[in-house]
Amino acid sequence: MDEPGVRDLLRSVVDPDLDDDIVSLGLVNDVTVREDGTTASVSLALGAPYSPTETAIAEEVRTTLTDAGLDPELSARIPTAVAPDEQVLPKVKNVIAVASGKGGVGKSTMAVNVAAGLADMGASVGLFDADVYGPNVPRMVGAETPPRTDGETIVPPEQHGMRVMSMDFLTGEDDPVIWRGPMVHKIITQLVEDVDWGGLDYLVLDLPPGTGDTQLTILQTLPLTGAVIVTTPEEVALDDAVKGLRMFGKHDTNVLGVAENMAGFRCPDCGSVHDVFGEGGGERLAAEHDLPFLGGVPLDPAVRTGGDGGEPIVLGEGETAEAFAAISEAVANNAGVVRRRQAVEQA
Ligand SMILES: Nc1ncnc2c1ncn2[C@@H]1O[C@H](COP(=O)(O)OP(=O)(O)OP(=O)(O)O)[C@@H](O)[C@H]1O
Repeated sequence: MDEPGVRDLLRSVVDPDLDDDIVSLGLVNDVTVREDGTTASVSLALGAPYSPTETAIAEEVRTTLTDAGLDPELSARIPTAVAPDEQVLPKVKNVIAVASGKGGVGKSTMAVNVAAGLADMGASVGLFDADVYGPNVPRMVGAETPPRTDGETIVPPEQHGMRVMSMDFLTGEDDPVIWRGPMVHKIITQLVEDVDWGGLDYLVLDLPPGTGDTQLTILQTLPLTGAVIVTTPEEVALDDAVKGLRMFGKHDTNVLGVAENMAGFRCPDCGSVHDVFGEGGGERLAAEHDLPFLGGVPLDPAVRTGGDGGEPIVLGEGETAEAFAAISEAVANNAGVVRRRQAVEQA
């Protein structure tokens, strides 16, 4: 079979989110068939490694080629017009910011568990605690070893399969620091650029709550795939979440979706979930703004003990762990939609 033949075959593979076949969409970058006609190398424009949707697309491509008697060799790459030496973080495929309008809604908890969930799916993951005003990620993942410096770069410690970097490593826990805008800008850019992240599928950022300087710096400096907005179900938190959404809108940042935390209380005695803050607020917010709803996690004492003990609950068993795992999958899937749309626009 020749290359046009392979392309024709691949017209049977449909992208479930972009609603067309991968060839018409321009998601097949390259096809090479070896001279003896047995091996087909196909480069696909897929950008969210280990996401269930993209894994399924790749699997369908593989089966289609195998059924036609070909030996498939697949690779994935989102074409970009920017040269690698002009890119910020060229070895990082996706930067995902976790944001909230209001403090204390569980944004860090969500960032940590989504990152750990992605790592658990098999992805290489970095977790950057950009919450300069209250860095608590190291405790939540049990990262006690400070980073090493290796000449010019900072080598982040690895914990639960994630490379972790935090302001907390630089300031110390009992060392209150008052950060002003320009300092925040400097430290964030330095931390991101001077850290040796290696190749990453996902770099998850825990932003400080609200819509201040740090958030703006990050939106302006880093190539974000998109943001995850965390909210609790009650009205006050939702109003603040809307402010966060506006900020991302103004900066043309994709919002990967809304995740609801403390959606009900999981009673440790009876095991069932009771409604505390009202029901379905996050889902309504997502619907009103035409955004994906990523899922909800109940208020569960095990989440806090996991956080305090440095063991993200997503890595454990049970329904709350599964809820976080489902959100991680939805985040990866929606990052994939953003990346494939970018590829379609380039094609
Ligand atoms: N679903 C949950 N069930 C039980 N406890 C939770 C849950 N989510 C978060 N917590 C706990 O609530 C506290 C605040 O969570 P977290 O630090 O993640 O919030 P935050 O929004 O990042 O806060 P900040 O505004 O300080 O950055 C932590 O002690 C955490 O363990």
